[in-house]
Amino acid sequence: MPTHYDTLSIGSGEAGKLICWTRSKTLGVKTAVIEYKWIGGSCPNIACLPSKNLLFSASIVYTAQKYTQSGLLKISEPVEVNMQAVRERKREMVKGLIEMHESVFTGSGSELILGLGGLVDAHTVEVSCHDGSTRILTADNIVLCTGSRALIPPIPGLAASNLLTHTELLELDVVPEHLVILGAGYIGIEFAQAMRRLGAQVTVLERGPRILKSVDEDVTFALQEILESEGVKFETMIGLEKVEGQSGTSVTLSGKKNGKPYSVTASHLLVAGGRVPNTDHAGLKEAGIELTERGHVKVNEYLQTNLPNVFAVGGCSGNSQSTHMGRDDFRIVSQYLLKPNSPPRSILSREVPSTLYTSPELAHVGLTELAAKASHTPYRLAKLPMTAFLRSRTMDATSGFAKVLISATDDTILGYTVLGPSAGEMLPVVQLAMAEGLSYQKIEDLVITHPSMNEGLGSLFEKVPPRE
Ligand SMILES: Cc1cc2nc3c(=O)[nH]c(=O)nc-3n(C[C@H](O)[C@H](O)[C@H](O)COP(=O)(O)OP(=O)(O)OC[C@H]3O[C@@H](n4cnc5c(N)ncnc54)[C@H](O)[C@@H]3O)c2cc1C
Ligand SMILES: NC(=O)c1ccc[n+]([C@@H]2O[C@H](COP(=O)([O-])OP(=O)(O)OC[C@H]3O[C@@H](n4cnc5c(N)ncnc54)[C@H](O)[C@@H]3O)[C@@H](O)[C@H]2O)c1
Repeated sequence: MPTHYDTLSIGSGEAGKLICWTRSKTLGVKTAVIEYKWIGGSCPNIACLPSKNLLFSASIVYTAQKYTQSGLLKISEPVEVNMQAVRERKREMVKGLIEMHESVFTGSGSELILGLGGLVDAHTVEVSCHDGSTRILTADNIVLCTGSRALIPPIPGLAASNLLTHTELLELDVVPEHLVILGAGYIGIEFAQAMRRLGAQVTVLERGPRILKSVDEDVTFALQEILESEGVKFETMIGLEKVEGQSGTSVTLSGKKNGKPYSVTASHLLVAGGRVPNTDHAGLKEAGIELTERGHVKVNEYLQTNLPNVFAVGGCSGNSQSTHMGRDDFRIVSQYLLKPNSPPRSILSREVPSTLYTSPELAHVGLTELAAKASHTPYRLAKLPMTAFLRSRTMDATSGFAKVLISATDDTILGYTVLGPSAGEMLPVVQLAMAEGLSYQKIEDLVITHPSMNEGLGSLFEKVPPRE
């Protein structure tokens, strides 16, 4: 006999686990999360948190070396990195996060089933359990939270090159002599700085004309300059044609740069060229779930699939590419399930903030100038160099700037970007003003403690040109 549940999640990513935990804990209903490999999903195991852990280890090494050279620290031996200890620190953190997840499962009453889940029909899931058994489960609601994986571009020789994705890179116990990174997106850029600071020679190959293509050009230009000053090498307009050799020993990538022959040989290769949704293996098509051309699950504004009791959240639906947006997906689905006739939230018009965790951080919310121009939205622009954020001077971290786009017709904030220390922590005050439709003067009027990074907001808003 199948076991019946109120809600089942295939995959234990952010939204799926939170939906099940919350329904079991607050409504006392029976839920279960089916997880094939990573308890709690990618974020705590192989993505956000381990990569930030690596960046932090790298920042310690970088800071120690920088201040030994400046004479502030007197260390008689050269500062060298112990990569096994770097990995161990990361592994310990991950272990603690898994224990935390297991205890939340126990505390919430939601069941964790270890195995591969496959959708059979709108109400049935078959699980090939890790203990060798097969279980048939039925549910009123099913959540697809299967995430995404690294895209391996179809370049001859690439798939057979023993390449690293983020998962394998985070398990390295040696510093690569020379790491070549395919892709200058979020993953490529964060790992480029981390591995450079840990001592690797780093070359980033990007097929487009610049790094982080959705970010304004003045911002990416400044960020690239900072990373280049630390020794990261960028090659843009690269059309790769073949890969020879093996990552781990010697690997050569060749093709064209601006139409001319180009090749690079390195000891290791990291592929960070985008993501593909995990929607090709969980019986979705066979069960009648509609997919988009790019393989994402098709959903409506409440993340509902074409089967009304089946929802798709996180990366598998293509609507959220970050853990915090996954958390918002959880709120949308949870609230929809409670109030299907008047759902309070949807994916329409929600803010999508982002932070890139390099040093300095790059944080953004709302419209970029690129997007404002593309949508013909009139705006007023204010920019302030990081040197004017006095706190940055106390930390030798004066590279970067902040910029804000203010509506041309009223005083509301359209967009905000900061490249500077703790930039991610500087988003929420502006986000709140944006969400509430407040004028920028409301922030300018605040008494903000000195010398905090947010103190600079007053000076930034002072530079907003008057309305015409
Ligand atoms: C290197 C890296 C760094 C990142 N850094 C950040 C960051 O700093 N901040 C941020 O907000 N976002 C970051 N992200 C993005 C973030 O990790 C994801 O958006 C987030 O994990 C949400 O993913 P998800 O819930 O869609 O899926 P996932 O977290 O990937 O969870 C899906 C789970 O489903 C399981 N699964 C798949 N199919 C099945 C099946 N059939 N049966 C059972 N289980 C299955 C998988 O094993 C996996 O555990 C980063 C991503 C990467 C790769
Ligand atoms: N701090 C964060 O929030 C954070 C950190 C890491 C990852 N993430 C998330 O993970 C997701 C995936 O990141 P990603 O960096 O893999 O993908 P991406 O799509 O952001 O960037 C991939 C880059 O690789 C380039 N590329 C693709 N194929 C190429 C090729 N053949 N040759 C050269 N360049 C090529 C693309 O032009 C693009 O610039 C992002 O959506 C991001 O939101 C978030």
